[in-house]
Amino acid sequence: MSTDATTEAPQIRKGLAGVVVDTTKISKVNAETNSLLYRGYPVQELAAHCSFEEVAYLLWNSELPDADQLRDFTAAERGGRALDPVVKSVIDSLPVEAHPMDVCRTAASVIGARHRLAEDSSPEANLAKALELFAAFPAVVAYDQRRRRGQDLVEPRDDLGYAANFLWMSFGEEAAPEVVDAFNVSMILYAEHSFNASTFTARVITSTLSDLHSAVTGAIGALKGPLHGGANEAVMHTFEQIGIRTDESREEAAARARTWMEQALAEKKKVMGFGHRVYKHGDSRVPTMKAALDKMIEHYGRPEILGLYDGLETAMAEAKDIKPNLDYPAGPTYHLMGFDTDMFTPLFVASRITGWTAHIMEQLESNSLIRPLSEYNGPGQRALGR
Ligand SMILES: CC(=O)SCCNC(=O)CCNC(=O)[C@H](O)C(C)(C)COP(=O)(O)OP(=O)(O)OC[C@H]1O[C@@H](n2cnc3c(N)ncnc32)[C@H](O)[C@@H]1OP(=O)(O)O
Ligand SMILES: O=C([O-])CC(=O)C(=O)O
Repeated sequence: MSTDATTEAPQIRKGLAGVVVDTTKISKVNAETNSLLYRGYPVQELAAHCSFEEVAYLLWNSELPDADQLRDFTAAERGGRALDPVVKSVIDSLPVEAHPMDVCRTAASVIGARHRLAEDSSPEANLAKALELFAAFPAVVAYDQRRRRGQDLVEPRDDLGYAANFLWMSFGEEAAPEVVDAFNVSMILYAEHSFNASTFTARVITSTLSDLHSAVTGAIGALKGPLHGGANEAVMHTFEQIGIRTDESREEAAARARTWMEQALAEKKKVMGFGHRVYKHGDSRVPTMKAALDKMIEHYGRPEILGLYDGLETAMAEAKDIKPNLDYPAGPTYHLMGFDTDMFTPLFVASRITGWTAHIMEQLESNSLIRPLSEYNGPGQRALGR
């Protein structure tokens, strides 16, 4: 245990801030250079040139696939897209008021309990489970949104790539190529981010030699919170609270957003979608996601969204010099695509399943039970007196 030299009191790092707990070969978050590498590749380049399927393959296998590997991988992913009828009936048994993240958590758990290799944590079994979850989750998320809207399940299409099929299953119509591209970019950017809270949760669960689905189920719980993945949903609530007015100019929207932000900061509120534990000079993924948002604003003809975006960002920068994180541009992007606000974090789940499972497999390669210490500061020993 590290100690403070003068008092010998243990040095406590609340929130494990700044603590390096292990090594990883999966991704490198560099706050100084504002960069993010997946297996050595800059995430911006992956987002510009790769499909999400290729990135998933990279995260799990350390290298991008060649043409034959991609063909086999894609065939396996397309073969696993249909919603298991048992999972569907469990989802149907849940109230439509249940938060979609609770549905995701339940679905991951049910898929695990029904898995033919449930208790097998060999590398081969875990790779198969990871691929199956990756393939199955778009159906879970898309169907949950549809049932809330009183709509039926849309069957997957195996002539579409992951992103296009996800949108097809969500909305029952083929999305425009620009929309598919922006969605693909969001999936790639959300896929992996080293030892964030949900990934660390997955690694902690894995470190007890529990199974992959338990680790993913726990990770979904950790992602739900607004300080982590739940922030993309919360960003949209902020926009909704300010008020989205389609008849308003960009400048008018920006002015109202600024006023809202000044008031929120005066009241010492935390504004979701801003700030980051690791990046202090801006999130490496924001420029790429913001470019995708700009394309969606143009595609859907919604300049007032840009006004709200700019107004909040500028007012936050001026007041506190705090920059947006990935959830900030991702939230309005998903809104423009037509997703319900409470489905935004489930979209993050569908993507982050790739990163979580890569970490679960890496943890098992050189496992050590994760069990830190605490400094007791409750009452001293006392007599029960009975
Ligand atoms: C994909 C992701 O998960 S990215 C993260 C998504 N989460 C959010 O967007 C939630 C909003 N942001 C936050 O709550 C924080 O920035 C966190 C939790 C992400 C990181 O926080 P930490 O590194 O622990 O920093 P901490 O919360 O201590 O903030 C440091 C200072 O900045 C302020 N601050 C940080 N973020 C914000 C924010 N979003 N709004 C207002 N003030 C903020 C804090 O109030 C604090 O100010 P103080 O020193 O005057 O008290
Ligand atoms: O790294 C973090 O703490 C949160 C984050 O941005 C992510 O998980 O993508």
